Amino acid sequence: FSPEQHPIVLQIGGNNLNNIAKAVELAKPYGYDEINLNCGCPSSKVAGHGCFGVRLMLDPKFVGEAMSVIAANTDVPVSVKCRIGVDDHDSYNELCDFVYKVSSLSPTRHFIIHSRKALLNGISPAENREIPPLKYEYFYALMRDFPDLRFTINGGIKTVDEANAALRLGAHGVMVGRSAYQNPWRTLGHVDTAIYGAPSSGITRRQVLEQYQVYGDSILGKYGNRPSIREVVKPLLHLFYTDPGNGPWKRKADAAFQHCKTIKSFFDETLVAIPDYILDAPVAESPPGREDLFVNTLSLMPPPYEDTEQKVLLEA
Ligand SMILES: Cc1cc2nc3c(=O)[nH]c(=O)nc-3n(C[C@H](O)[C@H](O)[C@H](O)COP(=O)(O)O)c2cc1C
Repeated sequence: FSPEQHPIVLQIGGNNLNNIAKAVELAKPYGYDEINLNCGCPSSKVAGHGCFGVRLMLDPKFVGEAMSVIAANTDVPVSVKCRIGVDDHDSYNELCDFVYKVSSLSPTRHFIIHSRKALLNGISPAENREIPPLKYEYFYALMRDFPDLRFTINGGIKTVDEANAALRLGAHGVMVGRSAYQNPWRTLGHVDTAIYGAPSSGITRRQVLEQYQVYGDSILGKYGNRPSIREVVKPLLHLFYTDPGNGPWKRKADAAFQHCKTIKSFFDETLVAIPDYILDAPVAESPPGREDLFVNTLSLMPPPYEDTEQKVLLEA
């Protein structure tokens, strides 16, 4: 990966310690900055048949072992991405038991918490990102009860204002999923200034795409016929979300995928659909965040996790 792409985290999934060790070994030459274990995916493809993903939350001892195996095979930090519970295993104490066991049995110090539980009753992965309610109070209670660990908040955060509000309440980090993917220009265009305090670069989408073209053409077909034009362009497909020209651009893109051989020719053929004033505009005002997102969070926090620690140790 080029320097601009760092820091970059590899996420792995699995339920076999040997295979997990092999995956970490294979990843070494790529120079990832962190290795993360997926304990949050509810898809029946991975969670079904007792496989991996969020089902692993039901077996914290295994996750502790897996994290130790990962840590033993890498020099970079390790982390766990999980939910706040699974089905009726959704009490705050069970979540704490998971975090406590995994962090006691392994060098894991960083947890990324998708702050809703997962339902394994056959609803789709998309429904599993909407139906179970968000409980940010569990996230902030974890911070209170495990002050030596780092927690990154995830789930339903859409703007830099909301990310900043989460950071002000003490979150170590904020993970933004769908909003960054579905509306990248407005969601991510402000991150450097609004979160990291960098001076505004005034960069436009035309400039972003010029740089992306150089990168895209340098990696196209690097591994046989992968990545394809479609795979390289996919992260850009929502760059003009709700802007004039977006619909025609997508239609041109569909046609161009069929015959273009380079990212340059793809852009030459399709970007004519986007008006110049859109391509040359710097990122506009950040959309306002929902001020009430965390409003009741602190008052709803569950009682502290304390006395059960001994019990967990005895059961281990
Ligand atoms: C299309 C799609 C693919 C995802 N794939 C993964 C994945 O491979 N690993 C993971 O930990 N989470 C994955 N997620 C979940 C997100 O990381 C995140 O936890 C979830 O979308 C909630 O955050 P959000 O409300 O900001 O979108 C995926 C989400 C979407 C929409």
